[in-house]
Amino acid sequence: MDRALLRKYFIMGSQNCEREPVEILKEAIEAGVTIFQFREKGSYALKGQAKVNLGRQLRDVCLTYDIPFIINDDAELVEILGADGIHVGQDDEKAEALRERYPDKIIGLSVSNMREFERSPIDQVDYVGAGPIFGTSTKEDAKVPVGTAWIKRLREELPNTPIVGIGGITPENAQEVIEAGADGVSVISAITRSNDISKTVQSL
Ligand SMILES: Cc1ncc(COP(=O)(O)OP(=O)(O)O)c(N)n1
Ligand SMILES: Cc1nc(C(=O)O)sc1CCOP(=O)(O)O
Ligand SMILES: [Mg+2]
Repeated sequence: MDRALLRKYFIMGSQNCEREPVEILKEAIEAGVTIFQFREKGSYALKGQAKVNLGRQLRDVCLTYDIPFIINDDAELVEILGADGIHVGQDDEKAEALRERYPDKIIGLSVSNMREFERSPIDQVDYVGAGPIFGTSTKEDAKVPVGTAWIKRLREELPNTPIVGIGGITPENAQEVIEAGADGVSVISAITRSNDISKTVQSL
Protein backbone atom coordinates (compact mmCIF):
# COMPACT_ATOMS: atom_id res chain seq x y z
CA MET A 1 0.00 0.00 0.00
CA ASP A 2 0.96 3.65 -0.30
CA ARG A 3 2.49 4.32 3.15
CA ALA A 4 1.48 7.99 2.94
CA LEU A 5 -2.11 6.83 3.52
CA LEU A 6 -1.16 5.90 7.09
CA ARG A 7 0.00 9.42 7.95
CA LYS A 8 -3.13 10.44 9.91
CA TYR A 9 -5.17 7.32 10.66
CA PHE A 10 -8.48 8.04 12.41
CA ILE A 11 -10.28 5.21 14.22
CA MET A 12 -13.74 5.55 15.74
CA GLY A 13 -17.07 3.98 16.62
CA SER A 14 -20.24 5.44 18.14
CA GLN A 15 -18.99 4.51 21.63
CA ASN A 16 -16.21 7.10 21.23
CA CYS A 17 -18.51 9.94 20.19
CA GLU A 18 -20.42 12.50 22.22
CA ARG A 19 -22.03 13.85 19.06
CA GLU A 20 -22.98 12.60 15.59
CA PRO A 21 -20.20 10.22 14.31
CA VAL A 22 -20.86 11.20 10.69
CA GLU A 23 -20.22 14.86 11.48
CA ILE A 24 -17.03 14.05 13.42
CA LEU A 25 -15.72 11.96 10.53
CA LYS A 26 -16.49 14.67 7.95
CA GLU A 27 -14.69 17.32 10.04
CA ALA A 28 -11.69 15.03 10.56
CA ILE A 29 -11.38 14.23 6.84
CA GLU A 30 -11.78 17.85 5.81
CA ALA A 31 -8.94 18.67 8.23
CA GLY A 32 -6.60 16.09 6.69
CA VAL A 33 -7.23 12.56 8.00
CA THR A 34 -5.86 10.12 5.39
CA ILE A 35 -7.58 6.80 6.28
CA PHE A 36 -10.47 5.74 8.53
CA GLN A 37 -11.17 2.58 10.56
CA PHE A 38 -14.71 1.81 11.77
CA ARG A 39 -14.19 0.25 15.22
CA GLU A 40 -17.59 -0.36 16.81
CA LYS A 41 -16.45 -2.18 19.92
CA GLY A 42 -16.82 -2.36 23.70
CA SER A 43 -19.59 -2.24 26.26
CA TYR A 44 -21.47 0.66 24.63
CA ALA A 45 -21.04 -0.37 20.99
CA LEU A 46 -23.91 -0.78 18.55
CA LYS A 47 -24.77 -4.31 17.48
CA GLY A 48 -26.53 -6.02 14.55
CA GLN A 49 -28.38 -3.85 12.06
CA ALA A 50 -27.64 -0.63 13.96
CA LYS A 51 -23.90 -1.30 13.53
CA VAL A 52 -24.36 -2.03 9.83
CA ASN A 53 -26.40 1.14 9.34
CA LEU A 54 -23.78 3.37 10.98
CA GLY A 55 -21.00 1.61 9.07
CA ARG A 56 -22.84 2.28 5.81
CA GLN A 57 -23.12 6.00 6.59
CA LEU A 58 -19.43 6.25 7.53
CA ARG A 59 -18.42 4.26 4.43
CA ASP A 60 -20.36 6.70 2.26
CA VAL A 61 -18.50 9.64 3.82
CA CYS A 62 -15.15 7.94 3.03
CA LEU A 63 -16.33 7.25 -0.53
CA THR A 64 -17.35 10.88 -1.01
CA TYR A 65 -14.00 12.17 0.23
CA ASP A 66 -12.03 9.34 -1.42
CA ILE A 67 -10.17 7.98 1.60
CA PRO A 68 -9.87 4.24 2.46
CA PHE A 69 -12.59 2.76 4.70
CA ILE A 70 -11.21 -0.01 6.95
CA ILE A 71 -13.23 -2.29 9.26
CA ASN A 72 -11.96 -3.41 12.65
CA ASP A 73 -12.13 -7.19 13.30
CA ASP A 74 -15.39 -7.97 11.48
CA ALA A 75 -14.78 -9.80 8.17
CA GLU A 76 -18.51 -10.26 7.61
CA LEU A 77 -19.00 -6.49 7.74
CA VAL A 78 -16.20 -6.06 5.19
CA GLU A 79 -18.37 -8.05 2.76
CA ILE A 80 -21.62 -6.31 3.63
CA LEU A 81 -20.18 -2.80 3.24
CA GLY A 82 -17.63 -3.49 0.51
CA ALA A 83 -14.90 -2.00 2.70
CA ASP A 84 -11.40 -1.28 1.41
CA GLY A 85 -9.79 -3.40 4.11
CA ILE A 86 -9.71 -4.87 7.58
CA HIS A 87 -7.55 -4.46 10.69
CA VAL A 88 -7.02 -7.49 12.93
CA GLY A 89 -5.10 -8.23 16.10
CA GLN A 90 -3.25 -11.33 17.23
CA ASP A 91 -6.41 -12.97 18.63
CA ASP A 92 -8.69 -12.10 15.70
CA GLU A 93 -9.28 -13.87 12.38
CA LYS A 94 -5.92 -14.96 10.96
CA ALA A 95 -4.26 -12.63 8.48
CA GLU A 96 -3.31 -15.55 6.17
CA ALA A 97 -6.97 -16.56 5.83
CA LEU A 98 -8.02 -12.97 5.25
CA ARG A 99 -5.36 -12.55 2.55
CA GLU A 100 -6.65 -15.65 0.77
CA ARG A 101 -10.19 -14.30 0.96
CA TYR A 102 -9.25 -10.71 0.04
CA PRO A 103 -6.22 -10.71 -2.25
CA ASP A 104 -6.63 -7.02 -3.08
CA LYS A 105 -7.87 -5.44 0.13
CA ILE A 106 -5.80 -3.57 2.69
CA ILE A 107 -4.99 -5.83 5.66
CA GLY A 108 -3.51 -4.40 8.86
CA LEU A 109 -2.17 -6.46 11.77
CA SER A 110 -1.37 -5.39 15.36
CA VAL A 111 2.08 -6.37 16.61
CA SER A 112 2.96 -5.28 20.16
CA ASN A 113 6.12 -7.19 21.10
CA MET A 114 8.81 -9.54 19.75
CA ARG A 115 6.84 -12.67 20.60
CA GLU A 116 3.93 -11.46 18.49
CA PHE A 117 6.32 -10.30 15.77
CA GLU A 118 7.94 -13.73 15.52
CA ARG A 119 4.61 -15.46 14.95
CA SER A 120 3.14 -12.83 12.60
CA PRO A 121 2.78 -13.37 8.83
CA ILE A 122 4.14 -9.93 8.00
CA ASP A 123 4.47 -10.82 4.31
CA GLN A 124 0.68 -11.30 4.14
CA VAL A 125 -0.28 -7.86 5.45
CA ASP A 126 -0.10 -4.31 4.10
CA TYR A 127 0.81 -2.56 7.32
CA VAL A 128 1.54 -3.16 10.99
CA GLY A 129 -0.16 -1.34 13.91
CA ALA A 130 2.29 -0.91 16.81
CA GLY A 131 1.09 -0.15 20.31
CA PRO A 132 0.01 0.93 22.74
CA ILE A 133 2.84 3.43 22.47
CA PHE A 134 1.55 5.55 25.37
CA GLY A 135 -1.06 4.95 28.07
CA THR A 136 -4.66 4.84 26.82
CA SER A 137 -8.04 4.35 28.45
CA THR A 138 -9.88 4.08 25.14
CA LYS A 139 -9.27 0.35 24.60
CA GLU A 140 -10.78 -1.75 27.39
CA ASP A 141 -8.15 -4.51 27.12
CA ALA A 142 -5.11 -2.39 26.17
CA LYS A 143 -1.70 -3.87 26.91
CA VAL A 144 1.05 -2.15 28.92
CA PRO A 145 2.50 0.81 26.94
CA VAL A 146 5.53 -0.16 24.87
CA GLY A 147 6.87 3.33 24.16
CA THR A 148 8.48 4.63 20.98
CA ALA A 149 11.35 2.15 21.51
CA TRP A 150 9.01 -0.48 20.06
CA ILE A 151 8.58 1.55 16.86
CA LYS A 152 12.38 1.86 16.58
CA ARG A 153 12.82 -1.88 17.05
CA LEU A 154 10.07 -2.77 14.57
CA ARG A 155 11.55 -0.38 12.00
CA GLU A 156 14.93 -2.13 12.37
CA GLU A 157 13.23 -5.49 11.83
CA LEU A 158 10.99 -4.21 9.01
CA PRO A 159 12.75 -1.50 7.02
CA ASN A 160 10.21 -1.63 4.19
CA THR A 161 6.88 -2.41 5.88
CA PRO A 162 4.42 0.43 6.53
CA ILE A 163 4.09 0.95 10.30
CA VAL A 164 1.54 3.04 12.20
CA GLY A 165 1.76 3.84 15.92
CA ILE A 166 -1.33 3.67 18.16
CA GLY A 167 -2.33 4.30 21.77
CA GLY A 168 -2.37 7.58 23.67
CA ILE A 169 -1.11 9.59 20.70
CA THR A 170 -1.83 13.33 20.73
CA PRO A 171 -0.60 16.40 18.83
CA GLU A 172 1.97 16.82 21.64
CA ASN A 173 3.65 13.42 21.25
CA ALA A 174 2.94 12.48 17.60
CA GLN A 175 6.27 13.79 16.35
CA GLU A 176 8.14 11.45 18.68
CA VAL A 177 6.29 8.50 17.09
CA ILE A 178 7.21 9.61 13.57
CA GLU A 179 10.82 10.29 14.54
CA ALA A 180 11.05 6.75 15.92
CA GLY A 181 10.29 5.44 12.43
CA ALA A 182 6.50 5.20 12.06
CA ASP A 183 4.86 6.19 8.79
CA GLY A 184 1.89 7.61 10.64
CA VAL A 185 -0.16 7.92 13.82
CA SER A 186 -3.53 6.30 14.64
CA VAL A 187 -5.78 8.13 17.04
CA ILE A 188 -9.22 7.82 18.57
CA SER A 189 -9.73 10.16 21.53
CA ALA A 190 -7.35 12.90 20.33
CA ILE A 191 -9.96 13.57 17.62
CA THR A 192 -13.27 12.39 19.10
CA ARG A 193 -12.68 14.38 22.31
CA SER A 194 -11.26 17.45 20.59
CA ASN A 195 -13.04 20.78 20.90
CA ASP A 196 -11.43 21.84 17.63
CA ILE A 197 -11.03 18.86 15.30
CA SER A 198 -9.59 20.94 12.50
CA LYS A 199 -6.78 22.30 14.71
CA THR A 200 -6.10 18.88 16.29
CA VAL A 201 -5.78 17.08 12.95
CA GLN A 202 -3.58 19.80 11.52
CA SER A 203 -1.33 19.70 14.61
CA LEU A 204 -1.00 15.93 14.28
C1 LIG B 1 -4.17 0.76 13.29
C2 LIG B 1 -4.55 -0.13 14.41
N1 LIG B 1 -3.58 -0.67 15.17
C3 LIG B 1 -3.91 -1.49 16.19
C4 LIG B 1 -5.22 -1.77 16.45
C5 LIG B 1 -5.61 -2.72 17.58
O1 LIG B 1 -6.16 -3.93 17.06
P1 LIG B 1 -6.47 -5.14 18.08
O2 LIG B 1 -5.22 -5.48 18.78
O3 LIG B 1 -7.11 -6.21 17.31
O4 LIG B 1 -7.49 -4.50 19.10
P2 LIG B 1 -8.97 -3.98 18.80
O5 LIG B 1 -8.87 -2.68 18.09
O6 LIG B 1 -9.66 -4.99 17.94
O7 LIG B 1 -9.61 -3.84 20.13
C6 LIG B 1 -6.20 -1.20 15.64
N2 LIG B 1 -7.52 -1.43 15.83
N3 LIG B 1 -5.85 -0.40 14.62
C1 LIG C 1 -7.69 0.63 19.36
C2 LIG C 1 -6.42 0.62 20.09
N1 LIG C 1 -5.48 -0.34 19.86
C3 LIG C 1 -4.40 -0.18 20.63
C4 LIG C 1 -3.25 -1.10 20.60
O1 LIG C 1 -2.34 -0.91 21.42
O2 LIG C 1 -3.23 -1.98 19.77
S1 LIG C 1 -4.51 1.16 21.64
C5 LIG C 1 -6.03 1.54 21.04
C6 LIG C 1 -6.82 2.73 21.49
C7 LIG C 1 -6.31 4.02 20.89
O3 LIG C 1 -7.12 5.06 21.34
P1 LIG C 1 -6.53 6.45 21.79
O4 LIG C 1 -6.00 7.10 20.57
O5 LIG C 1 -7.74 7.20 22.33
O6 LIG C 1 -5.51 6.20 22.84
MG1 LIG D 1 -9.00 -6.67 16.93
